[in-house]
Amino acid sequence: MLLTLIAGVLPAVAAYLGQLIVDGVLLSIDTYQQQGAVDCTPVMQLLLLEGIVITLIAAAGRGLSAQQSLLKALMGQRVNVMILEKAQTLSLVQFEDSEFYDKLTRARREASTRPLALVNKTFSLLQNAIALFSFAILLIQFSPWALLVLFLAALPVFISEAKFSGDAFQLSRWRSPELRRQMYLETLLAREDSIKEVKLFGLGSLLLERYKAIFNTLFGAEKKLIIRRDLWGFILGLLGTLAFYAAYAWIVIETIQGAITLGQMTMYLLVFKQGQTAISSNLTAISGMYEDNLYLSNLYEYLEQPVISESGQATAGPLPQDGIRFEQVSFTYPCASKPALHQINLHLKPGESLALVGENGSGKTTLIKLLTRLYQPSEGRILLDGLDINDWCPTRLRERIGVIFQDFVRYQFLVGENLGAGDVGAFDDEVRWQEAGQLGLADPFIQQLPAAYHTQLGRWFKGGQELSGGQWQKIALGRAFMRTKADILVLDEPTAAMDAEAEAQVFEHFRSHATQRMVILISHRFSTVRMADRILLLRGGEVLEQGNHATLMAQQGRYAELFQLQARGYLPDT
Ligand SMILES: Nc1ncnc2c1ncn2[C@@H]1O[C@H](COP(=O)(O)OP(=O)(O)OP(=O)(O)O)[C@@H](O)[C@H]1O
Repeated sequence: MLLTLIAGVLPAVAAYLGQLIVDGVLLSIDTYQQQGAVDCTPVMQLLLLEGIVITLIAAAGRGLSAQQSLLKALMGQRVNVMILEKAQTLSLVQFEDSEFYDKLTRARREASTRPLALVNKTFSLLQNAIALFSFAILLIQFSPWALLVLFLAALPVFISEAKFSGDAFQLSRWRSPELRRQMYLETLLAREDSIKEVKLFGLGSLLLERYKAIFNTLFGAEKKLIIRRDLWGFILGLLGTLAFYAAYAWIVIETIQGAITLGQMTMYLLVFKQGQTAISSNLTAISGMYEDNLYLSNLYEYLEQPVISESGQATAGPLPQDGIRFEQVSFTYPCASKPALHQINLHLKPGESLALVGENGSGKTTLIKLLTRLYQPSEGRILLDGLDINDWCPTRLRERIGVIFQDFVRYQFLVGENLGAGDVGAFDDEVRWQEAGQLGLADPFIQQLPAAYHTQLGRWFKGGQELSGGQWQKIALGRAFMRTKADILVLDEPTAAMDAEAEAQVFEHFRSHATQRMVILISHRFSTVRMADRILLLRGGEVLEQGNHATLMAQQGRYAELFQLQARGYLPDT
């Protein structure tokens, strides 16, 4: 604020000193011609003073720009943290909604620069306003009309700028989904996890063509706007130049007629010119602020996104030995036409293991998403220890459940931290890492890695070690074993890349380490499935058959058919 004040007032002071210098010089010329000698000290003093003022202006300018750089870092960080914190409170449903995701991307893209731009413009507006006020004090002595001309000439540019800012914002809104598509193509074309397939399938040029086509569509609209904006800016800006030369002529005539001194002429011209610059940058700042505000409205829209509050306070249920119950549970994904699950009934007691089987898309993963409260059932209810899971305190509920999804995360962290992620309380606990590694069958290969549990994984960071698919899965299983407090363990096909023997061994580990735990396993491997106490065969979101291996085989239904089919082709497992 202080620097803004200095930078605002001093230009007028410099212009006034300029007038005193020119008039002083003229006076000295006269004196010199009449007396043959003159004392230059007063003019030199004025020069020195002007030098000091100019130095102060430069110092204030530097100070302001340093402040802006610091603010940029701080504000960018603050706003990004706000966005990321908000993201933590949102539900999975919101993340899967493409319109919402657009909002998030736009907020993130602009948020670190726009709020700062707004602050900067506010300060520059203030600085220019102060400068203008001080110029006005000087200029009004010449003529109030000159002041009016100064303002009126700048107005058309302002109006056109404001209009085009609105258009630019609309354009950027319209471009948002296309830009996201472009970003996605960029990822496919330049990321290690996709480049393999892109190369081998020769997809590169096809994707690149799509990328270029999107650019061309977007560029066409942008080009039109840029040309219109600058053309109008130029035409209306001419009014300003015209006004300046009209004022110039007027001031020159007044000087010739002796109404003002040469020094005053210099000052008025300077003040008029600088005043014009100050007005036009103020008006551009105002229209820019309007544009920033439009962008910020997007950020606020995101931040004000309603949070679907996770209610529930209970930390224990009335029937601790009742386990999990699904009662007539149905679920339809938002925008889906038919239910992914239909009237599911299920009861799993502590100590029991359940295997979910069924063809692709039969609803196995969806059932787990409902159990973990990532989605709410459309009908029916899910009980844990006799209490609806919606009445459970969300933190307590999640503490009790350990899930490894088929698309588990491959954290580009240390090996140990990849295990530790399963229990935030023991994220850095090396002893626990090793226990979990052993139970997940990962320990033998971890010991072979360059820094064992301290090896960096993934290729994103220097020295990172990449693992095979099966090795990553063993790490993920180890992560599940970290959840010692969880009494419901869910494995959604995390063993698919492991050999059949390892899968059976892991399942055994889970059963033996979890005598009072409930284990839910999703697998397409019947050699493991048969070991479960209970098997649920899903088809098209409905329970087709239910029972243990022996009863289901005796039924000679679909399960028996599938089992025999696999046994024939996969003899070693049967
Ligand atoms: N996020 C989602 N939004 C909309 N529909 C979905 C979503 N996830 C899954 N579905 C649909 O719900 C149905 C059940 O999917 P689910 O992932 O539960 O199947 P699954 O039995 O786990 O299959 P797989 O054996 O292939 O893993 C499928 O028809 C699928 O297309």
